[in-house]
Amino acid sequence: MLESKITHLTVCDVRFPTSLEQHGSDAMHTDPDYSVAYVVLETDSDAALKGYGLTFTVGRGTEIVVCAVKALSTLVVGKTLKEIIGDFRGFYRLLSSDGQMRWVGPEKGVIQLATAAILNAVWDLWARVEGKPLWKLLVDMDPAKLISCIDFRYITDALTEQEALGEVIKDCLEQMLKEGYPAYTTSCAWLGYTDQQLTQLCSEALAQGWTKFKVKVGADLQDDIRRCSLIRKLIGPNNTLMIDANQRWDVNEAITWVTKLAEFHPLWIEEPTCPDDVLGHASISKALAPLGIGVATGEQCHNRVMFKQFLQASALQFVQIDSCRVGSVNENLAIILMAAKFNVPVCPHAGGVGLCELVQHLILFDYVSVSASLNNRMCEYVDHLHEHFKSPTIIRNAHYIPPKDPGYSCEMLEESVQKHQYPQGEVWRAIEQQGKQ
Ligand SMILES: C[C@H](O)[C@@H](O)[C@@H](O)[C@H](O)C(=O)O
Ligand SMILES: [Mg+2]
Repeated sequence: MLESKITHLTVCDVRFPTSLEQHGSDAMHTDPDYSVAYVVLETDSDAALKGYGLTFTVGRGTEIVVCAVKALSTLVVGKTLKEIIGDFRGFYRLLSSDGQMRWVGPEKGVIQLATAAILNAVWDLWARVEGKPLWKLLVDMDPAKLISCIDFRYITDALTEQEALGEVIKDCLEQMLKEGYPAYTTSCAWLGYTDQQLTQLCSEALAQGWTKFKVKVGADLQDDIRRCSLIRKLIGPNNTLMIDANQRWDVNEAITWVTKLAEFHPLWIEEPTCPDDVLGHASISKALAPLGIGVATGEQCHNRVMFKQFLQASALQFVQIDSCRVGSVNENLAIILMAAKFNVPVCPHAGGVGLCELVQHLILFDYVSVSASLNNRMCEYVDHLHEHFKSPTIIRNAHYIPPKDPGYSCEMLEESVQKHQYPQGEVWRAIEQQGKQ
């Protein structure tokens, strides 16, 4: 089936009206409608083999990503899977460095999100052909082959191919299969939730066995103090608290503000300032270290070069890879291996729609084949929209249970795609009707 040729690429704008109930709200994204540009690769295989991929967005603008996917599609359609994986590094570069389209990037912004959607679908296709979940495909792969999927351009000053090879181990599968990978929840404390909602959701989460919680901060200091105090009381001194400002502050403001929240003992402050400000993050890291608070970032860190600089400058203490922000598995492998070399834990960003389904594969690979450690490591989980996927994530006792179905877990239910297509799906037509009344 490796000979299968990709004959067609379709891409849809699929949106969920999460802003109606303030799900996903933070100090900068006050009304997100969790959305995806959803890609399906069709092949000429007899088995009607398809590859499914997506990239995550928060509503308006998804149509621009769809447009970028269409522009890149000519580079994919007509290729066989064998050709692609025979030189995955070359194919990655074809997509990320096309001589004309790179001008609208390069390797950042909308074109990078579009690259992720397409490459996620290619990896899904490959895993399906091998009959394995993506994490297992990665774990079983010959390390040299794995490394050959990575584009090392611009990062060899931090990680050479030889060093990367040395970071790949083979270990630790048993524990994962038994217990799964530890998760934390962000579902209790979106910024737009009331104290009452926060209390109820947090109590329910505790009863379900959650021990690590993330709270949105950054809009109003007094609100943050009240909410952090409330949640710390609910979860007690021994459970873990993280705070997330979604880029709201200037550098000095971040230091002052977080210092005022230090009494609640957050493990990290996430995205304190502009996601591109490497040196700003370094200053914040340095100032907060004596308080025992680390800096986490990555969900809007657009490529491996940015992560390289963050690591080189000791500007973060937690690497938050994202399955859609950078160039798919290829680029995330580079980031995971750089993090290993710099000895910084990877704690993926997830949530949204489909991000948990995707990134669980990457963190399983990280544990089994790279870090072999759970120290200060956990993967985000958000309890929304999983019902729209054919192979939704399985959480047991606040752990991700390794997926078993072949592929990258992001195939959506046909009916969900139809109903939520923007703007013509029935969900959006109904919302428009209500608006008109
Ligand atoms: C708009 C989104 O919900 C973000 O708030 C979310 O991704 C968040 O930063 C997170 O860390 O989960
Ligand atoms: Mg965040």
